[in-house]
Amino acid sequence: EARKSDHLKAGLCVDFPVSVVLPAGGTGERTGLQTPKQFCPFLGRPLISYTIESFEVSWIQTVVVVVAKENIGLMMDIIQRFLHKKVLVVPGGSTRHRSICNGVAALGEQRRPAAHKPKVVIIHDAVRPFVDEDFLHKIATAAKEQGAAGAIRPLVSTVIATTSEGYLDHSLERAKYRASEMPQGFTYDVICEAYQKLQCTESDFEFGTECLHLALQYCGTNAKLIDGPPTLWKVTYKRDLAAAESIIKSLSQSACLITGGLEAAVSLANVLQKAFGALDM
Ligand SMILES: Nc1ccn([C@@H]2O[C@H](COP(=O)(O)OP(=O)(O)OP(=O)(O)O)[C@@H](O)[C@H]2O)c(=O)n1
Ligand SMILES: O=P(O)(O)OC[C@@H](O)[C@@H](O)[C@@H](O)CO
Repeated sequence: EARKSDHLKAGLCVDFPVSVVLPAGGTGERTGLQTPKQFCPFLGRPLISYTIESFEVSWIQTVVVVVAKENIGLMMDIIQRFLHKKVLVVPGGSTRHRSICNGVAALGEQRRPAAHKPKVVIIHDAVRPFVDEDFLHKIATAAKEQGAAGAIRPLVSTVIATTSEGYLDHSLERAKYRASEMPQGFTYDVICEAYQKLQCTESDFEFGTECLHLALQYCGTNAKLIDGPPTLWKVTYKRDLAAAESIIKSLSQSACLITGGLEAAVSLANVLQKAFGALDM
């Protein structure tokens, strides 16, 4: 209820259809865990469920979750158990680009009425759970106007090029570069063209990691880049799981007190504050 009221307060609305593709077909090898990180539980709920919840806003019509074939049953259970609405599950591919391509294709499938075809597609890694509606709105609006839009963040480390022998070849001037993050947004036509098999090469599908590059390379669409908040980071290594757990726990510690009147609420809040050491009551 709190989220819904926030959304109403924010008054965010969009006058064109928007759908989402969440690539979630990876194995999370870099965490060193058996369970793919998008399905790792936090407070009894898989990480992907927190990400899907971020997209459960009134102006998003469909959320396509792209998972490995062997995880489709698990994903359907998660959707049912956590009451996620407007979610479509499609099988992923052997690489992130292939998974995203499958997700985009699902939005245009014949069996979906043309009226449901989106004007804008937001693409967001399923393992980036901390994305807010305001930023999604910025990306969707910019994508509608420019054809493509993407989140960026300042680089923390300097980027260097190495020689084949493992020595420094040269370093890039860090101030001139940014880290490309998610979410990204594209008009449906641009992202479809970008992944057109007649253009997008096998090397793109196999080794590429940047959808904005495909839009520029194959559609001549120069994405609008938008500075994103630090919360857009991607869960990649085991340490990121611990960080995500700590953030989710802190976000979940808020409580809503319903009492008979202000005096009773203040008194109860004082008692709870003393009992749990909660600071923001
Ligand atoms: N074949 C793939 C590979 C990745 N992804 C998704 O793309 C997002 C970002 O990719 P990454 O962080 O690299 O996830 P993994 O590939 O699972 O991680 P790793 O490289 O450590 O195995 C993740 O949500 C991941 O599930 C996908 O949909 N299909
Ligand atoms: O390479 P990975 O699959 O770990 O992560 C994908 C990232 O490259 C991607 O999310 C952003 O850089 C934006 O394109």
